[in-house]
Parts: sequence; structure tokens; C-alpha cells
Amino acid sequence: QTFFKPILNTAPPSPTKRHTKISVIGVGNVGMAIAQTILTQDLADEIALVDAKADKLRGEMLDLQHAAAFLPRTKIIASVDYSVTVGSDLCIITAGARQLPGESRLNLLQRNVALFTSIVPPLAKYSPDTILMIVSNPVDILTYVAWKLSRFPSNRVIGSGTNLDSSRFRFLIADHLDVNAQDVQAYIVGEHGDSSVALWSSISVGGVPVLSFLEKQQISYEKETLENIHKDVVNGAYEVISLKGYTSWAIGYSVANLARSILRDQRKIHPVSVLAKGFYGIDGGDVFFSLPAQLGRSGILGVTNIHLTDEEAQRLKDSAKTLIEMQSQLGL
Ligand SMILES: NC(=O)c1ccc[n+]([C@@H]2O[C@H](COP(=O)([O-])OP(=O)(O)OC[C@H]3O[C@@H](n4cnc5c(N)ncnc54)[C@H](O)[C@@H]3O)[C@@H](O)[C@H]2O)c1
Ligand SMILES: O=C1N[C@](c2ccsc2)(c2cccc(Oc3ccc(F)cc3)n2)CC(O)=C1Sc1ccccc1Cl
Repeated sequence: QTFFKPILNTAPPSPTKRHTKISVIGVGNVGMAIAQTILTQDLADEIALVDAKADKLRGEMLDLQHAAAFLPRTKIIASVDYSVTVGSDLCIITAGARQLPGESRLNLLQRNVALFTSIVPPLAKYSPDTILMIVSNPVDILTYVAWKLSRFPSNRVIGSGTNLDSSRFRFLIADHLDVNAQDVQAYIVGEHGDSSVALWSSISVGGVPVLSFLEKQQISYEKETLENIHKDVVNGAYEVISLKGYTSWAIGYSVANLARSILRDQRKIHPVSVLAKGFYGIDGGDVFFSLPAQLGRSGILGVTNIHLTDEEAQRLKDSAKTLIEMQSQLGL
């Protein structure tokens, strides 16, 4: 007995639509914000969740499944066993130990590298053609670690990098100029976090370079005002942490936006962590940090050749040196 009588003479089957599967590793604040946004934006036919905490994992899976009546039809599965990720088009890694009070970044890094040695190889085994998207911190070095452990070509290993930094930057500029953040193009590049580099020359509002936009609008500005906006990108992260203890929504939307560009082959340019060796005179070793890169179905399609001032180029070289020095202590 079927539940309903099939309608006869239905239209011929649609051409085989590619089945899209995304795996999210780590179902904490960040991983679940990303999963929820992927669901509401209908970016995948199937979402696989993985975490080390079995109860938390099953709870999150059930809680999302129970929203099915309000969401596009998406298969949601979960397991502590990485075989659940088999055949993923994109694997997003948010698993990680959180920095303990007073813990050095190197110690946090060493703890997260240890986690990655148990996460990355099984992902690569079950989905040898997948694209890896790293979100866990320190994201630039962990993207390098994922590249080494997966043995994937560098175009298929991407760090969320300064994508979140740049989205906060765009919000702050838009707020300052009273325009829509989607009309603000602005890039923060280099190392994610405290040492990022704001590219003032890259900022445009509705296609008008910001500095000339401000002059045309008679909006007085000092170089200090622009630098304070960049400082507020960093301060904003610390303020959110001090107020709610973690960040989730902005990183969730920003990573889902990257997933959309990749899986829908949008060929959009985003500031993400890429293998930067060979760009801007960076040649001291293999290092990942953020540059504006074109994203499509095969991952990184290309890296834009942005104009850098001497000061910006030097700051990127200094970041590269620091990252390479930290990587050299990992023994990879
Ligand atoms: N790149 C960015 O812009 C950005 C922004 C925000 C947060 N983050 C980073 O994202 C990471 C996650 O943040 P969060 O707030 O979600 O942390 P969280 O502690 O809430 O979640 C981390 C999850 O990882 C899981 N986990 C730990 N070890 C695991 C393992 N071996 N295998 C599978 N899962 C494992 C934990 O059980 C937990 O559920 C942190 O490293 C944080 O710094 C990065
Ligand atoms: O918004 C965020 N929440 C964070 C967080 C999330 C859960 S615990 C800590 C957060 C906030 C503040 C400092 C902080 O310190 C670290 C620690 C290790 C590390 F590798 C990078 C930053 N981490 C992670 C993180 O990367 C961001 S974005 C951000 C952070 C600092 C400056 C500028 C930006 Cl855009």
C-alpha cells in the first residue's frame, strides 16, 4: 500500500543533478553555525556531522533533523566514525581545542596539530577528491598542516583565513559611511587575527575607491581613522568573546559563503588562506596565509595579483617568516 497514487505521465526524469555532500568536523559553536547556514541556504543535498563527543553529536543531528519541516530537504547524518564522510565534496574542519586561559598560541597549536593527525588522514581516505576547508585556529598554520597530512594539491586545501576579518572590516566601513556592506569591497590579507594587514588601496564603495569616495562626499578622514577601523576588527573579536564567550554567527555565514562559491562554481574572489609561497617575494618556505583568491568547483582557481605598498608587502613577508618559524617546530 503506497501512501499516495503516483501521478501518471509525469515529466521525464530531470537530468542527473549532481548530489552535493558537505561534511562538518566539530559540532561546537562554529561547526553548528556553519551547518545551520548551509541548511537554510540549501547548499547541500547531504550534511555529515562528525565530533569526538558522541552524545553532543547525536543531539545536534536530531535537533537539526527536527527542523526538516521548515528547511529544504537535506539528508543529515552523524557519527564519530569518519566513514560517515565518504564521498564528500567539501569537508569543513572546525574541530579544535580552545585556547586555555594563559595558554600560549604555540601550545594551542601543538594540541590542535595532534587533533589534525587523527582528523585529516581519514577524511582524505574516504573522500580523496574532496576540498578541505580549515576554520580551526591558528587557521593559517593548521591549513598548512592539513595540506601536509592530506597530501592534496594546494588548490584543494583552503583556510577560512581573513574571510571573517574582511567581513567585519566591510561592516565597519559600511557603518562608518552609512552604506550597505554588500556594496563595500575591502580586503584584509595575511595572517588571520591580530597580525592581519588591511589593504586600504583595495577598498571601494559601489565601485568607487574609498579614498576618492570620501573626498567626493567631503567626509573628512585621517589615516588614523582608517587604521582605527582596522583595529576595531581585532577589538570586535575580543569584545564578542568577552560578552558571549565565543563567536559563531559571522564565521558561520562567512564560511557558508565560501562553500557557496566553491560548490556553485561562482568563480568569486574571497580573501582566504592559500599557499602563498612564490607571491610577493615570499620564498622562505611553504606557508599559507590569506590573499584574494578566485574560488570555484575545483577549489582555488587563481590568486589575484593585488597592488601592495612597500609597507604592506613587508608586513606580509614578516608574517610569512613568523608562520614558517612556528611550522618548523612541528616536525611535519
Ligand atoms: N578562523 C576563524 O575566523 C575562526 C573564528 C571563530 C572560531 N574559530 C576557531 O574555530 C574552532 C572551533 O571554535 P568553537 O567555538 O566551535 O569551539 P568548540 O569548543 O565549541 O567546538 C569544538 C568542537 O570540536 C570537537 N572536537 C575536539 N576534538 C575533536 C576531534 N579529535 N575530532 C572531532 N571533533 C573534535 C569538540 O568536541 C567540540 O565539539 C576554534 O579553533 C576557534 O578558534 C576560527
Ligand atoms: O572572532 C574570533 N573568535 C575567536 C575565538 C572563538 C572562540 S574562542 C576564540 C577569537 C577571538 C578573539 C581572540 C582570539 O584569539 C585567537 C587565538 C588563536 C588564533 F589562532 C587566532 C585568534 N580568537 C577565534 C577567532 O579567530 C576569531 S576572529 C579574530 C580573532 C582575533 C583578531 C581578529 C579576528 Cl577577525
